Amino acid sequence: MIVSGVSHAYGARRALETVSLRVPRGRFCALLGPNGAGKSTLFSLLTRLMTVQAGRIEVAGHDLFDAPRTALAEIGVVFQQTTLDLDLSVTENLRYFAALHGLSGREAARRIDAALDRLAMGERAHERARDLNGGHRRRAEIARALVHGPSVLLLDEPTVGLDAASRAAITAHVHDLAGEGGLTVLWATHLADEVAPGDQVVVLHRGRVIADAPAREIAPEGDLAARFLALTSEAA
Ligand SMILES: Nc1ncnc2c1ncn2[C@@H]1O[C@H](COP(=O)(O)OP(=O)(O)OP(=O)(O)O)[C@@H](O)[C@H]1O
Repeated sequence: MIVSGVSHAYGARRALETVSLRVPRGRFCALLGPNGAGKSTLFSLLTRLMTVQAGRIEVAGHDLFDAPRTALAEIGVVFQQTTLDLDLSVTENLRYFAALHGLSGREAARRIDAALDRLAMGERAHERARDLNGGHRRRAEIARALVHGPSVLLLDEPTVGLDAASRAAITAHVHDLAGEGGLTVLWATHLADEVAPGDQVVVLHRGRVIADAPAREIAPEGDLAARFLALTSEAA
């Protein structure tokens, strides 16, 4: 996925300033930024909720502006706010989403089973979303984002509100989806402990990229949280 020279303003308020980043296929990239850094704005542009004002975005080789349908078909997204229908079962939620993508019958069932297995949610397939804890709801949402077979997965602060154990489990699952699973992952967060030493880290601060390197290069001593704090206060 390639973002090049993307800027965005809400009226006079500049939220992104010539942001460029490149996430190679199969890589886990943490978009690390404090509140207000511009993470959600970038996600809205990547998912075409908003139109790019300046710069360009390429997803799995497809330009988001010139070939929006093909590019968007390659994206799975998990937004900050949960969007499950709580009265439906996990499978029904995924089936509804599959239908939106033109998938039905055996093909949909096969993909739903595979997606739930990838998140270790197979046993909860028939539970009502309302009866799941926060961590399992999030895992159901991540599985749903995979049903149409995207190659890029975007997650906007996916662990907000979860307890430490659920947070660790989801972080580990999504790292596996990159790596072995071959998915390209962009994971927005302000929590440095969700980042593994080999991950690519893009630090976004006040709408600008102020660092882009593997975590172990940004924080050779291993304390990414302290380095992140230092970087964002230096740039303040
Ligand atoms: N709809 C909007 N209208 C005006 N300004 C906005 C709007 N949405 C965001 N902003 C501003 O743009 C900047 C970036 O916000 P954004 O929500 O993208 O940051 P963020 O990194 O996702 O923060 P958070 O973690 O709090 O969601 C902030 O200064 C914010 O106040």
